[in-house]
Amino acid sequence: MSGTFQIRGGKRLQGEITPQGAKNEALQILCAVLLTDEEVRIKNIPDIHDVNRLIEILGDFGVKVTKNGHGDYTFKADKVNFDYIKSNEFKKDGAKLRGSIMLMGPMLARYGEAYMPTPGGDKIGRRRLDTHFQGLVELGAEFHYDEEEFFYSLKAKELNGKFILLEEASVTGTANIVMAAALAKGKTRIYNAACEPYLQQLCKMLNRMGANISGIGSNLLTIEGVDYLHGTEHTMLPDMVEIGSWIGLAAMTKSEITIKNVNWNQLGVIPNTFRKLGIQLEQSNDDIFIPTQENYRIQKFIDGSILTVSDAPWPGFTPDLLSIILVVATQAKGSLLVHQKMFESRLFFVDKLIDMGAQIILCDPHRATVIGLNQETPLRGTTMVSPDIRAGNALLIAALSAEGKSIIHNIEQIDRGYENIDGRLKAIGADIERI
Ligand SMILES: CC(=O)N[C@H]1[C@@H](OP(=O)(O)OP(=O)(O)OC[C@H]2O[C@@H](n3ccc(=O)[nH]c3=O)[C@H](O)[C@@H]2O)O[C@H](CO)[C@@H](O)[C@@H]1O
Ligand SMILES: C=C(OP(=O)(O)O)C(=O)O
Repeated sequence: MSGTFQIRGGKRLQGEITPQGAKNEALQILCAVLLTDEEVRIKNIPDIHDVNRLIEILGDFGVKVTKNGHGDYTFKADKVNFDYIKSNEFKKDGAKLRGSIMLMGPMLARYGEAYMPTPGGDKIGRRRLDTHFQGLVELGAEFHYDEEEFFYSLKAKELNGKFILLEEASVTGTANIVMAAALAKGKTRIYNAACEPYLQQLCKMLNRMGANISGIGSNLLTIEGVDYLHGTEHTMLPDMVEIGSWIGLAAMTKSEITIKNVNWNQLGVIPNTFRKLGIQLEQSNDDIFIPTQENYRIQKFIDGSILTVSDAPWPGFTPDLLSIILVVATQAKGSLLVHQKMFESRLFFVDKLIDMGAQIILCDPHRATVIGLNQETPLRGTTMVSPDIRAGNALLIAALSAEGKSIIHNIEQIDRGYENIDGRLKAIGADIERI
């Protein structure tokens, strides 16, 4: 466990907050730098643990990494070092985050071999990788898994495009297969592909590098393989999970907050899902303005039944914001069923909210019913441990709304995904210290 926040809650916040560059986009885009020996310049990279670890891995792999300024780097993968990739050091480094798995597709396509320890990331239930490997094997790779070392390897003399029907629309799986197919021979079609904005960004970047990908934004991607990819420049979108989190923060703390430069057109159903919880929010140019609200009332379905918010592959609601929805519902008027379909261990953090006075029934590992307190009884500050990146931020928001002092341990989980979160929250009036 590492790092602790002390929070004195119950204060109203006010001001502007700018979302960081998207974590999950950054992880895809950084892996793509391996696809060319030319320079790739990437801007708006968030300064967070997971991303910094991936940049270190690229450096250790021999990629030349130049920092041009805050969040602005140039990468050049003209020479690489496979000794590192086969070393015990990489077995430890690669296992520290989830996103490292997306190095495999580019490594395989460019060098004919790829290695990876079982990746890390959130402990939120089983997180299988079958989709990744099935896709890469269909393109012609030989797959081996060393069960003692938990080490994956792929080899291919050449990759050949074909029609691939994915078992599930895996985000990182689709990214891996697209990157490999970009340099494969012939045409690949990926059906049931993930199509979220970060994957669209990856495909657009690959096209700027000389790839030939069509169907971007749909669940059928067509990739005509090319022999060579060039350098390019790319700028990360704002992080949609942060944007949703700050909407929730404003509602819970009855604060007036403006979220700057949100790229509204890429937010899908996120704004309307918060509106269904009764939260007012207005689009103003490309900002979101959330006025002070003393209460917010959860809508019901047309037939009068209790509202359900559940996750689904894009354009459905992202699972990474369900913990925020859940925490916001604890102070709404009305009841909500939260149904986390994708992950099986992501709702257990409700115990901590119950300790704080929230009215929640965990129906089973996937579903929780929240009976809102209508801002009549505040949550109570308490001591807690951040279990995962998104639950950690949800607990932080609960603590900022709660009466009294809260302590959150294991904030390394929060720092994995949120840049200088304490500094940015202090700037809008939060009482939060790193102790
Ligand atoms: C580094 C990164 O980008 N991580 C994100 C990525 O993880 P990641 O790419 O690992 O997640 P996947 O999209 O592969 O799948 C997530 C979970 O959903 C299940 N599943 C997926 C697709 C589907 O159609 N049906 C289904 O049940 C999978 O079995 C798995 O348990 O996407 C997840 C789903 O948006 C996000 O929570 C993670 O933050
Ligand atoms: C689950 C997440 O991250 P990771 O896939 O990196 O564990 C997340 O970003 O919410």
